[in-house]
Amino acid sequence: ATLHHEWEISYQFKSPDCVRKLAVTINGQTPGPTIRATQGDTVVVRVSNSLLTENVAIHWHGIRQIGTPWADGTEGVTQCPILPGDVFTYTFVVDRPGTYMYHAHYGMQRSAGLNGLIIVAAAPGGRDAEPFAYDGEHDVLLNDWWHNSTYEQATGLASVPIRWVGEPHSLLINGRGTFNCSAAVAGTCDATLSECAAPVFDVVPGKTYRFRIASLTSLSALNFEIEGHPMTVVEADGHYVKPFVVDSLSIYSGETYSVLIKADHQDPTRNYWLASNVVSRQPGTPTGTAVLSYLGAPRGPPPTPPPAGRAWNDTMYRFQQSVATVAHPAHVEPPPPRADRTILLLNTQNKIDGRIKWALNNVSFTLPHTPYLVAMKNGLLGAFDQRPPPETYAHQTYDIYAVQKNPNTTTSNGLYRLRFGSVVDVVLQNANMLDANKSETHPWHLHGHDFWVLGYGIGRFDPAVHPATYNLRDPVLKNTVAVHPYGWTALRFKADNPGVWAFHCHIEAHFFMGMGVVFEEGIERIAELPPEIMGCGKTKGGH
Ligand SMILES: O=C1O[C@H]([C@@H](O)CO)C(O)=C1O
Repeated sequence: ATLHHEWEISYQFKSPDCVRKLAVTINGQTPGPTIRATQGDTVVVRVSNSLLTENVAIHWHGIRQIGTPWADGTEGVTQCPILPGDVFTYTFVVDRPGTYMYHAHYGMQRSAGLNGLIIVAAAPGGRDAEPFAYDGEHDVLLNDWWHNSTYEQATGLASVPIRWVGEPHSLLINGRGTFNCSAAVAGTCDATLSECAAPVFDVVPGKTYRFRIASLTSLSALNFEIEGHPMTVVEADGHYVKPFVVDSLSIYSGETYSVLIKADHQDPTRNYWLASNVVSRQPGTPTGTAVLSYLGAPRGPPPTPPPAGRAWNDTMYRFQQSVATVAHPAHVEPPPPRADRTILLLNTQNKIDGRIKWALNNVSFTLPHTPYLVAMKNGLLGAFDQRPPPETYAHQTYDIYAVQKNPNTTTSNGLYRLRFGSVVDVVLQNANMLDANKSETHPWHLHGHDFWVLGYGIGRFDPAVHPATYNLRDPVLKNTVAVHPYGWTALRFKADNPGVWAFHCHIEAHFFMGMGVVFEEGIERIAELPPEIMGCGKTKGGH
């Protein structure tokens, strides 16, 4: 089937956590409407930009855009931005079942509220039928939220000295959160608004529920828990996983999971909390809450305080979940046995001209405003740096535990050209930041592909040793993966989707500060580009 959506993007006053703020909305909503489709459907979204003075672009996160590389919605990579007053139609096929998301992909606009879920059901009777059963489903979109604007955030990040975005003011569950009104500017906060009332998820005692849990946080790694209800993880980023049980789920920005819970608590006469807590950074934000409401129990908040989550610095708990996430035995798609090319990417925080940046192999990424897709297809040389970025770094000697000033850091908008059909390994190596004893978690997201997650480690990656430990038997396919503090993560993908694809840290501030790269493959196989993606930079003529 072909599913048509009409979306108008506009600013509206919203109070997701009871504090009034301008938000970028879809048809007046944030989060936007959930797109529900069946595997094989074509989704058509006609986007009208009514933002008056701000461009927009929308990325369909986890949708590979096979044959439609111009619909990936990544400003500067696959399209020119949609201008105020303009209309742009995204058309793409949802070829796999699972839990996906969409969000703005222009500057730091995602943080302003333009986000939502895409839920794709398996084709009935197909080979991708779900290897698990449940009685009902609930969808949970997790976010973090600030009261200052994305412009303040972006300007602060580019200032000398940096004004870091800081910890979020609140954590949202399906667009609702809690802020203590006594700490808000007078007249901006109203705790009685239904708009910020905790979401309620109804369950019938004895039944099994699938919770789809997706995170589009700007910054925060989260620990998600349903009080007193162990969760069986069954899906990650649209792929079925070998079921495993957790008391609380670690989820990074850009990831989705499905978990099964049984509404079989020994006390079904009360309600329970859904709780989202910041981990991996020292928290400064109250718990995000929602209510699991047992049929027959009195409505209203549970009698217990909301769970506080795991210790924020319990890295091993999170690491173990990463390692436990492997393909479902009946849905293993084995990776190619070896790579044609291996790119080692050292993740560092660096200073350039006094500004704090993030860099890969000492190159901090800058986004060109002539989309690569058009520039490369149409031979617009000069639209970006033609020199390829480095394939590796001094991996034998680089001390990942030390503060390294890396004085030779440069900025570049060069990209990696991949041989069409080749198998590419990327090893992401984390390191110490510019502050002593500090290394953060980075969720890396690849556009246009899923990758096999071959291995994780804590410490320095050794190309002579660690590849022998890769899981080539049943690695999970994902589109977003964590690199843990001082750790490394190895992934493999096939460069078989003609287009130009961003690969970046999904922390909004970090991509803005240069934490990304771009891959091109098979550009020559793309027949013709739709003219609607053009009209900016060197694509508008007159150059
Ligand atoms: O990129 C970042 O900058 C800050 C800090 O290092 C400088 O204020 C932080 O925690 C980041 O993740």
